[in-house]
Amino acid sequence: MIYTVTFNPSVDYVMHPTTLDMGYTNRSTAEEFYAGGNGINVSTILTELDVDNVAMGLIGGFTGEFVLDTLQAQGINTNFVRLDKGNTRINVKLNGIIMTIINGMGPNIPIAKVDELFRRIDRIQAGSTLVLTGSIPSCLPDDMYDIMMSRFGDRGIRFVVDAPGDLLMNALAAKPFFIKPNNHEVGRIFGANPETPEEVLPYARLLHEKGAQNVLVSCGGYGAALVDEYGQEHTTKCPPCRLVNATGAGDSMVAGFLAALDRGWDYGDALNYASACGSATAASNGLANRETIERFYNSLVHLLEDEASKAGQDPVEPVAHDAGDVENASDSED
Ligand SMILES: O=P(O)(O)OC[C@@]1(O)O[C@H](CO)[C@@H](O)[C@@H]1O
Repeated sequence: MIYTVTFNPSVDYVMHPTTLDMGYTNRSTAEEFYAGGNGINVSTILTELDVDNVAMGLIGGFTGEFVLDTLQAQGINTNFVRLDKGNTRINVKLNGIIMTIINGMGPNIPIAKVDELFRRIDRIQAGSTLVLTGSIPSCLPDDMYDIMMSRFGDRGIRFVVDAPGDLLMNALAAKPFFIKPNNHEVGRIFGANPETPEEVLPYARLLHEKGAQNVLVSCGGYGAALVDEYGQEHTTKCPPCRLVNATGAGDSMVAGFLAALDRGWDYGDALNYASACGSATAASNGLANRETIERFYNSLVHLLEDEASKAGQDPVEPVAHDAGDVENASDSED
């Protein structure tokens, strides 16, 4: 069973303004509301792909009720600790010609509620996977993932960590099963500017040597790279797509990688599937559905097959062949 933890969930309020003139009233041409937060996004895609999972975390107020109702309507298993005071935050995403994000701070979280969450995590069985992803609210210690991996580390649980900067680096000593920074985060950690999968591989290897078993680095429209638990290096491309929405693309990659491993796929195929999931979300309004993911995966496999046959290498075996038309490679992620 996979458990995701979201300390600071959100209502993602997506607006589509055609202008953004500072100091003036701007108008949106459409709005959407989604249940958001990194762990919640991972759970949403896992559920879409029929992988058993439970979304855990802390939730509060009327916005928290919206998040819970939305998840339950989507058939996602939830186990959230309710806060007595405060509202789950609203994160504003301005999509369209202007991609701008304003994320809320979130409610104050009393330590007693964190203890309650930990008591629930205590009941997770050995062999489970715990996905720790997203920022930690400023009212909580910023080495929270480190604290959790120390506390739950001897339970036979696999940890997945997708977090920025120190939060990620602090977690490496506990040897997480899988981490997924993007090329910009890796660049900030090492004071470099890697863009392509080939350029990030040396830094992925450094993170692997520091303790992470599988290091997947997403590189936006260039694709992604993986150093797997055996030290093998893999790279993949991004299926061609037109960017509609960057929110949740990275979380979709985390979910795609875990879903592929859950199906027993090898690491190279799991990397391809992760890339397809990220691109499928980047090309969708909200998170991708299963049909879009499978279409993007088949499109990617065809692309890799073409490249392999031009280079005289062994072709990549696709799962199915129903690729539709997709246009213009472009991607970035939240
Ligand atoms: O403020 P954080 O926790 O860094 O990021 C939260 C967030 O931007 O990340 C998700 C996309 O990955 C969104 O659903 C959500 O609004």
